[in-house]
Amino acid sequence: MGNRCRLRTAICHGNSRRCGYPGLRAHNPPTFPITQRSRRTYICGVKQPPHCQMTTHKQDAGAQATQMNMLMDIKRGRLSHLSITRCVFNQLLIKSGRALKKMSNTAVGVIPSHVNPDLQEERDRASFNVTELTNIIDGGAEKTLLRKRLEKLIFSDPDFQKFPDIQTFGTNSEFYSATVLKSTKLFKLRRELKWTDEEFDIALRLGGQGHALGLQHGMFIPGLERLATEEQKAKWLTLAKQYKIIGTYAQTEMGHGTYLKGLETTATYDPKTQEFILNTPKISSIKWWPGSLGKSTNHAIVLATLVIKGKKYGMHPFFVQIRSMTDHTPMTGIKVGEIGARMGRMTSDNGYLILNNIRIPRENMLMKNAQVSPDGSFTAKAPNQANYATMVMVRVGLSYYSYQLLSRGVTIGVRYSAVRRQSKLDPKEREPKILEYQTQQYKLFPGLALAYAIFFSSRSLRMKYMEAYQEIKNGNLQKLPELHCESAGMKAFCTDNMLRELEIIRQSCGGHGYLNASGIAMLVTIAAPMVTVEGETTVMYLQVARYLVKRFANASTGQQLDGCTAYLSMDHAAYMCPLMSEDDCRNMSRLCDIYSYRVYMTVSRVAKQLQTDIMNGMPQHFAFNKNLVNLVRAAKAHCYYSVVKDFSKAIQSMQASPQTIKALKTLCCFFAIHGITEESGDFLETESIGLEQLQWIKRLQGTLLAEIRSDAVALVDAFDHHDISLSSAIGSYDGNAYERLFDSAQKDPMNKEEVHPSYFQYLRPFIQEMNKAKL
Ligand SMILES: CCCCCCCCCCCCCCCCCCCCCC(=O)SCCNC(=O)CCNC(=O)[C@H](O)C(C)(C)COP(=O)(O)OP(=O)(O)OC[C@H]1O[C@@H](n2cnc3c(N)ncnc32)[C@H](O)[C@@H]1OP(=O)(O)O
Ligand SMILES: Cc1cc2nc3c(=O)[nH]c(=O)nc-3n(C[C@H](O)[C@H](O)[C@H](O)COP(=O)(O)OP(=O)(O)OC[C@H]3O[C@@H](n4cnc5c(N)ncnc54)[C@H](O)[C@@H]3O)c2cc1C
Repeated sequence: MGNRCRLRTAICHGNSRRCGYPGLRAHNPPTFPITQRSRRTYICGVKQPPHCQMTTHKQDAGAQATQMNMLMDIKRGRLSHLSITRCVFNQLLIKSGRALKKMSNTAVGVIPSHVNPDLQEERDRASFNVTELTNIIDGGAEKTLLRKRLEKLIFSDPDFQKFPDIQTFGTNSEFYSATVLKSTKLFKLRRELKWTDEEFDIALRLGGQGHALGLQHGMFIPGLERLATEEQKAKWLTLAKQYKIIGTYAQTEMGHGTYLKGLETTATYDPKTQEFILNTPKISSIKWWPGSLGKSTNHAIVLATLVIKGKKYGMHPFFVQIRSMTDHTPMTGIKVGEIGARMGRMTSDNGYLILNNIRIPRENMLMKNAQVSPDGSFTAKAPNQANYATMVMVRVGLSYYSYQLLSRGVTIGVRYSAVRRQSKLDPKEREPKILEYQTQQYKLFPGLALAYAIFFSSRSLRMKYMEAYQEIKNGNLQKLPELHCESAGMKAFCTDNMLRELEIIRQSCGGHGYLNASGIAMLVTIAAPMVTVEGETTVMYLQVARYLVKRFANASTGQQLDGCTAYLSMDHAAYMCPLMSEDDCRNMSRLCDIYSYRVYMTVSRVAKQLQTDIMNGMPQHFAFNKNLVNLVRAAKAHCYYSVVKDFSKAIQSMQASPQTIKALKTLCCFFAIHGITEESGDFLETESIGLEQLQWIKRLQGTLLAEIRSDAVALVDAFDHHDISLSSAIGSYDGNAYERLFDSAQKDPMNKEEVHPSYFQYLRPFIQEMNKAKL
């Protein structure tokens, strides 16, 4: 018998004669068949194999004492993950029912009712009033109360309580069902309780990850509001708002998502019958991706190229019934279904749609921006880009959604880092919280600062959007180009950086960050498509760059610019880096000047290069393509500057206690200087700063990490995410990460049966075969 086998015999079987361990078969044949289902002992609700049921009385008492000590350590939050694993292992030695009962009730699988002292310690040291900051984020103390009232109402529903487990362990189909249930429940509550739009928005956000019918409020209703005539709204918008019809926004095709002029779905007008005939004539024209289309919706706004008498009139929206209102089967001529499993959980049933000579009445073209008369004459009432209005709205929404996802992620990362202890800093001291390591702070705090930056900046964008939308609704399109630039830029900046930071935070959680139960892994997969949907990041940055180059050209002719590009018409000739000492690096106004100069230089250089290339005879499209990377660089610089400016302005105008302002100022300064260190090459190359200033900035970065560290838990607590919204075993408010991890593992369906069917099907025959084999 090899050493390993001997050890196993000693550990698992003590002086037992009945060894069922197959590895010992040659020397100690089992005295019961391998399939025998003998009496089982339960530890923490987990069935234990029969061979672990034998220990001597002596072992029993010793193990009991050890476990009681461990138990006290767990309670005090002193046990490492490894020790708990050992503790679980120790339990396997115990046979005594009494000892087992004690263990199962106290040590493992039971989540303590108190907050982990390591987390409490962090809360006790906060320099500011967390509730005050929560109120600021919610928009006032009364709004916090409103949110909490809705949380209480929604999360007391057992179906919502089950949601995190389904999210962690369910199949895609189960998860989809759960999200349909969640959406329909919220829709019903909205009607029954006559929620205002604001209340409903809060309710939707609480359930954050996954709304099967999200597109109803995300794009279908907004699409009808923006693209339909008053008459059409009276007919369909009311039905949609009452949930009598469920819809989606079907624009993207297999072959084209970005290039809308390339859409191949056609809506051909037939003046004889006064109908449009909709077709997806080629494989590349199949509608592909629309959310809620796969299984949920019965109607869709279908975007198609309008064709009248053989002439194409660009992309226009059409109202199409796709499934029967009685049995939900596809309408004649329609083929519709799910596009297949995706990365992570299926938060929505994304679908495909094939239209084969579908006839719809002329009145089903959504005609707010363009009309087709019965005889087939076409009248445009607004530029074709007016049909992009729904996308602009969603881009604004996704900027804010980035805050929601990132603030959840960083809550998990920071809380976990405050309860996780690993390695040694001072060899004489206890293992420190991993939050003490400067490198850990460097992984977490850029995400923390970004979450706040995105919050304030997306709030400012939303206000600008509301203002501009009112004007656009009244036919004044003057603000549209700037709104397009800002919404495209913010959508790209927020989703792109949010995803990057979430992945860094996930890695900062070590191995547990890879578990679905951590909540952070799931957030990364939910965040991943956000950089693609509603305008892919690069494509959106290029729209910003296009606007910047145009505005730069205007400024070059002496035009005084306003709005988000005002800095392009300022006189930068006498620029000198405004940082004269290390202390200046905390001055937000000076940091903003540095950012503004960096963008100005980046935009002017690429604009001048474009001009040179074109003047040298290069075709315009070629010159653009040759400079795309620098155009994106200019757009990113513009967006970073805008966000730094918005964050700083929001703090300046904030009514709050000096302590809260101080904590936010530190974070804002960190956000600004982190951006400089990350892109120091650009800042140096444009001479926005010099080498000495960069050294000051880097030194300050270290100082700020330490300053933020002491308030880190308070800063994430201020987001005030409910544990059910977080769905995280390691980031819950009480910080009982290990107990929750273990508890979560017990719920895994794989643990429902002691022996998995695959054992009988494959493993047992294999082992038996191996045991019979000669060699
Ligand atoms: C839902 C959440 C909301 C919250 C709800 C409730 C909240 C509760 C929270 C609960 C959880 C929710 C989570 C969300 C889940 C995710 C859902 C994801 C759904 C995703 C749905 C989709 O994914 S849906 C498809 C999106 N699909 C695109 O996004 C196509 C991109 N592609 C283009 O957008 C154009 O194709 C592109 C490139 C611009 C070129 O446009 P183009 O073809 O016209 O060509 P050009 O570039 O030549 O532009 C010509 C001129 O138009 C100007 N211009 C261009 N766009 C303009 C515009 N929008 N407005 C004004 N002007 C515009 C431009 O600036 C030029 O102006 P100029 O000539 O003066 O320079
Ligand atoms: C989860 C999810 C949900 C979605 N929901 C919907 C929905 O409800 N309704 C709907 O209609 N659509 C939906 N979509 C589709 C989505 O809007 C598109 O996928 C998105 O607009 C990107 O388009 P694309 O897939 O064609 O990417 P592509 O344009 O093919 O992008 C591929 C690459 O090409 C590059 N590229 C493309 N064009 C240019 C250019 N001009 N210059 C430089 N680089 C370029 C991009 O930068 C990218 O790197 C959804 C997609 C996802 C993933």
